[in-house]
Amino acid sequence: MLFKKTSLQDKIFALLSDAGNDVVLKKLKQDKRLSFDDKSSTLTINLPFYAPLWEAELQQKNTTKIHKLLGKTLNWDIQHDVIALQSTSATTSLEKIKNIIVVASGKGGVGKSTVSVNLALALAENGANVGILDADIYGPSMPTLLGVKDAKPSSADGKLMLPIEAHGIVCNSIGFLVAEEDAMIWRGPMASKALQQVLNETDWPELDYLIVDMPPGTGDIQLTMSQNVPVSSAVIVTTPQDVALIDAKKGVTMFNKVETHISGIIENMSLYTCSQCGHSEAIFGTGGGEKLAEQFDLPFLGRLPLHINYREDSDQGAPTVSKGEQPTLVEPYLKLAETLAINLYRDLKPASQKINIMELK
Ligand SMILES: Nc1ncnc2c1ncn2[C@@H]1O[C@H](COP(=O)(O)OP(=O)(O)OP(=O)(O)O)[C@@H](O)[C@H]1O
Repeated sequence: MLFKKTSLQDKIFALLSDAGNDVVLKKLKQDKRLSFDDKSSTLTINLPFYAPLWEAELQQKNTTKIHKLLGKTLNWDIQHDVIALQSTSATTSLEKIKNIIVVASGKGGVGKSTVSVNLALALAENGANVGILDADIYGPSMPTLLGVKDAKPSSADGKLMLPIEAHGIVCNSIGFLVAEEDAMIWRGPMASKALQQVLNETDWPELDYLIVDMPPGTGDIQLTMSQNVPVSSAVIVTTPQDVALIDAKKGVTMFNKVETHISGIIENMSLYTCSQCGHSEAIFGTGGGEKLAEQFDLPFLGRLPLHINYREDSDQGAPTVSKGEQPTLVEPYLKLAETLAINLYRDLKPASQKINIMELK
């Protein structure tokens, strides 16, 4: 009887374990993103996401084990190439965008714009090319949050707008184009058209992720908008309060209705930490986001503290993640960005066919 000889590469792959329950590692193996070169003793991993913490833990957990097996030092070669997942668009201005992620909330004031901008910056900090689209027609805040209030997008060809660059990401916003009081009175079709325009008529560079800060609420406008943006996935921001949770449920229902994949729930303003004495208190309660995630069988992506500096940094146009001064406020975002990027790869199929944006009548 013939036995198949297990190669050294197979033995190494069998030994590997990651920080989670190895689901991601299994998928990477299936997708043939791992290879081992005997001669140079190099394990090459081609990652379709950026996840510095996950990568560090992978190396820390496995280096000694593999070293023992090989009897010599193991070299790691980790490469990155973010892939387009599930739905993506084929319109000229959007074909350079690999993944569109919408950030939504059922209710206003839960920190959706603050989360959008810091999440975008954290994805970029981890290594990705990131853009942000401010679709919050009724209260565009990106120009202020990114400290580019007076900027106006220019155009090289007279057709497409060049997005504004700030803190290492690119951005376009309704707020750059119209006065706030004009945007406030827009009704459904006008609002949707304005979003389509700012999305489609921007000369976006090659982007791994475009974060879309949606208007708050889950009415017809949001529904039409989410139907007309070629979204890979949505994340829902909530606070732990009961009222915010009730509205967040509507958000989940809305995305389910339009069959948009939901990556999970983010709980913002979770725990208040006093900047003077460091004492922490759960002003709005605890565990609400997790309960919501459980109820809808969705991943809970992470919890962000309630801290005065998030607001002050935003008001100064230098979001907390871009400042990078306070690890306790920056790290939750870096972790959140990497969890999101890993989960997207884990849960979604690569975009096999391109999807066109529907024209609004
Ligand atoms: N974790 C946090 N800690 C402290 N302040 C926060 C936090 N998150 C957001 N804020 C502040 O709360 C206010 C509302 O946040 P933001 O504008 O991001 O909410 P929103 O949900 O986008 O609101 P809107 O419905 O108006 O679009 C802002 O002043 C912001 O700086």
